[in-house]
Amino acid sequence: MKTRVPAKKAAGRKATGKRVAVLGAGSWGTTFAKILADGGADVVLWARRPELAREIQEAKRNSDYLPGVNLPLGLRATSRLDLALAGAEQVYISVPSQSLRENLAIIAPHLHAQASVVSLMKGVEKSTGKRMSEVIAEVLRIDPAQIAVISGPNLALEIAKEQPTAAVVSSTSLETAQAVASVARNRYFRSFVNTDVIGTEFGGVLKNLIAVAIGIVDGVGYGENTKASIITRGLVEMTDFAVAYGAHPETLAGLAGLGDLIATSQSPLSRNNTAGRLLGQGYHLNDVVNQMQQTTEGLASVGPILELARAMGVDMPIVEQVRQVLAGTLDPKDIAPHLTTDDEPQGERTIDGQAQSGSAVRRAFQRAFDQLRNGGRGASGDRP
Ligand SMILES: NC(=O)C1=CN([C@@H]2O[C@H](COP(=O)(O)OP(=O)(O)OC[C@H]3O[C@@H](n4cnc5c(N)ncnc54)[C@H](O)[C@@H]3O)[C@@H](O)[C@H]2O)C=CC1
Ligand SMILES: O=C(CO)COP(=O)(O)O
Repeated sequence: MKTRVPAKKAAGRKATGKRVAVLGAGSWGTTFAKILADGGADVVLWARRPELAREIQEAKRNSDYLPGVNLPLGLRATSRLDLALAGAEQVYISVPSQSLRENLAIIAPHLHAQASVVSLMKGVEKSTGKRMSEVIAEVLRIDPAQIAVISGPNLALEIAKEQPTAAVVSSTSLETAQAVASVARNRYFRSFVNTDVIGTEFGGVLKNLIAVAIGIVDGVGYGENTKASIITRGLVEMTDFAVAYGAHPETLAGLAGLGDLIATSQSPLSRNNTAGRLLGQGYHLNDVVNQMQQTTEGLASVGPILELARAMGVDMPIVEQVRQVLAGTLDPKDIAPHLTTDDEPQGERTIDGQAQSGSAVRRAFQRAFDQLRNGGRGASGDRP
C-alpha cells in the first residue's frame, strides 16, 4: 500500500499543524503516535529497526506489537532519527526505561533547542534510581519547563482499538502541560493536566510493582478479597512513598495512581501483571523474563524503589515481598497485604495529617515519630 494521504485528511478532522515525533515503535510508542495523528498532528514515528519502520510507513501496521490494528494513513515512520526529529516541536519518548540514557545520547544532536520533550515511560533508572524526567533533564540539559510526562490507565492495545481513555499530562510548567495536552487528545483519548511531575511519574512506576504482586496472588489462585486487599494497601504504599518524595497525595488518588493501578492490576494485557502471574504459578524469574517479549518495567524497578524507600524511612511491605518472590526467598503463596512478621494489629490510618504537612523533611520526621509510636514498625495508613 503505497498511497500517501496528508495527515489532515487521514485524521478525518482539522490538523493542528503541529509537527511532532514519537521515538520508540513498540506497543506504547506506536499507539501514542496513532493518538497524536488521530488528533490531527503531523507525526513521524522513529523505529530502531528499518523493517519495522517500513511496515508502519507502507502497510500502516505494526503486526508484532499491535496485531489487527490499522494505523492512520497520515502517520509516517522512519528508522532515521534525524528525519524523525527534523522540525519536531514536541518529542514523545517511549523506549524501555533502562535504555533511555543511551537513546538520549543519540537523540541530543538532532533535537530542536525549544522542543518539548515528553516521557511516556513508567520506570526508574536502575543504576541511579532517577525518574525518566530527571534523566531527560540531566542528559539533554534542557529547562525542566520544557519537559512533560504522560501517565494514566493506558493499556496500549485497548487505546489502539480506540476505546475511550483518559490520561494526565504533567509538567512543572502548566503552559507546557497544556500545550502537550492540546495535541495529545482526540475523540477517544482525553488528556487532563497537572504540575505534579513527581507524583505523576512515581504513580506509573509504583503501580507496576503492585500489579506484579496482584499477578503473583492471581497465579497462586487467590481470589478477589486478596487482590482488593493488596490493591488498597498497595495504594497506601504508593502514596506514602510518593508523598515522601514531594508528590501531592491527590495525584496518587487520580488517573496516574489509582486509575492506573486498577487498569494494570485487572488486565491480562498488562505485562507486569502477566509476569507476576507466571511467578505465582511457580515459574522461575529467568524463565519469566525470557517469556516476556515486551518491556516489563516493574521487574527492574523493585530494587531502586526499595532503596529510595529506605532512604526516606518509608515502609513498603508489599513491594518488599515482591522483591523476595523475585529473589526466590518467599513462596508466592505467602505474599499478603502486610508483612508476614506483623504480629500486632496496626491502625489502618496512622499518619494523620501527613497529606497536609509541609516539606519532605517534615514528613520524614513525622514518619520517624510514627514509627517510634508504633513500637519500631513503620507507619501505615490510608490518607484522609
Ligand atoms: N504498553 C503499554 O500499554 C504502556 C507502556 N508504557 C510505558 O512505555 C514504555 C515503553 O513500553 P512499550 O512500548 O510497551 O514497550 P515495548 O517493549 O512494546 O517497546 C519498546 C520499544 O523500544 C525500542 N527500543 C529502543 N531502544 C531500545 C533499547 N536500547 N533496548 C530495547 N528496546 C529499545 C524497542 O525496539 C521497542 O520498539 C515503558 O516504560 C512502559 O512502561 C506506558 C503506558 C502504556
Ligand atoms: O502502563 C500500562 C497501563 O497503564 C501498561 O502496563 P504494563 O507495562 O504492565 O503492560
